[in-house]
Amino acid sequence: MSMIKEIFKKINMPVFAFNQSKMEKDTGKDDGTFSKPKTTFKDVAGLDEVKEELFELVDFIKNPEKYKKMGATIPKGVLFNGPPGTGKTLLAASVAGETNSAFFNTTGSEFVEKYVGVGAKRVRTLFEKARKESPSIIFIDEIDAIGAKRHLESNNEKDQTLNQLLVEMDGFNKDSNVIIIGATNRLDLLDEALLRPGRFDRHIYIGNPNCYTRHEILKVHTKNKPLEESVNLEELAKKTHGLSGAHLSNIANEAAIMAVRENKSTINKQHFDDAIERILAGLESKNSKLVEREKKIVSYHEAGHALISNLLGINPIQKISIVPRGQALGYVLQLPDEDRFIHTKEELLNKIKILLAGKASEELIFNHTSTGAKDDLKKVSSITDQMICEYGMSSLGSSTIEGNYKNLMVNKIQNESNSIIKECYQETLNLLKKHSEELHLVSNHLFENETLTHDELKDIIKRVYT
Ligand SMILES: Nc1ncnc2c1ncn2[C@@H]1O[C@H](COP(=O)(O)OP(=O)(O)OP(=O)(O)O)[C@@H](O)[C@H]1O
Ligand SMILES: [Zn+2]
Repeated sequence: MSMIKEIFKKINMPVFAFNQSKMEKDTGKDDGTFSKPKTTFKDVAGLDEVKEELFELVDFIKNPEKYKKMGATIPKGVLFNGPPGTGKTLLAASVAGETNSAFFNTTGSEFVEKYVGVGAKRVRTLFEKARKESPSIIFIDEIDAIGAKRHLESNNEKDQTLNQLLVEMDGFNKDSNVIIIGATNRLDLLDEALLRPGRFDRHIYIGNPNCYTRHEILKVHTKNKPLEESVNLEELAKKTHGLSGAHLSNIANEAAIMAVRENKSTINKQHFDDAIERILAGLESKNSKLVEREKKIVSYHEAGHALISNLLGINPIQKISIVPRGQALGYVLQLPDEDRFIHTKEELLNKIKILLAGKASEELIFNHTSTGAKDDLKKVSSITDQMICEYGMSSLGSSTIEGNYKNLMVNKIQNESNSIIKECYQETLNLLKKHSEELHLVSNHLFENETLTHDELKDIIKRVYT
């Protein structure tokens, strides 16, 4: 190595900054490394139905001729879907172990690169290598990193990488005997193209283990550990509700470390109990403070919607909830009082106030607003747009504004919209201030019980006035 290169290396600078292939090596792990795992299905505890499904895949890989003779197509892609730490990697490795295949263990993010074409090239290299070593299993953990829906944001590099993956999956030589296993806990994010027949058309859900499976997992992870008789794995399984296989494996390891620390020759019940406590405490301290605060904010947000809706007397509330559902952290269920298509200006303004009340309530109590009001604000904009451009309910006059004319007027429309929203927001804020006692009560009820019905809301409000 030349002196210059040596110096550059020491100060950690890329020497050939303009040479792409060199950069590639510097930024990613060596593509195309593989292993021949010794792991088999015996190492995976529980998950019997999953293993049964995978047995077929194993048979495909071991006896491709048998299936080809029957004209059956060999599956190319299997998708594992489920929360982290539930054994997805372990299962993929054991499929490789069962079939003595080359195991290419990768993560979606390894293919995500700044430079256009680099990710795609990596995919191509990986598949080339896998074909050469076949039978092979390519495992791509967190496949959503490359496989997310393409229309969300146009990203040239990402699109090219995903396209390359699709091309490789389609172009599999029928004789190549390469299976690709993807894993994700966000199936909803994946581009439909990936899920089409002939690609990842088999989906296997792998959830957190139940009590029986937790027992089995604990057995696997204590197999080579000297346990005292006081240790009852079945009891430990009962105590670890909600934990994943990865957590249980950690607990077994942690217990062993504690025994070593105490110079004991065996692991006892106390070691396990302490280990469980440690893992559980770690989970709680990581989440509970944040969750608590978030829950408080959502409570005030939803209480604001509910209270203003009640005060303005339109659309009676059916139920409010702060139990997250889908993307929404909380929601208010409203019954439309009648099916009507005609709204007066006043009604539309009231609707806007109800929508703004979530944000206003947050501002009133916490002096700032969260991102939770995004959807509300979108709806508000669409109402003001209709009021101004379709119903002529603004100072811009009573003619409809559309097409080219609308483009020309865009600034004026924006100003008008802003002033409607500003006025509504101020009124909502004032109303909430005036009724802050109810706001606190409704919010507290939500925080404690997580839901609130129409009758309960009425009761709370009545209490304030009697
Ligand atoms: N069913 C199981 N049987 C035995 N061990 C398990 C099981 N599930 C999880 N484990 C243990 O948890 C560890 C982590 O599991 P693994 O890496 O396979 O999870 P994963 O689902 O791939 O998680 P991630 O999505 O976070 O990568 C494994 O190495 C293993 O020790
Ligand atoms: Zn809201």
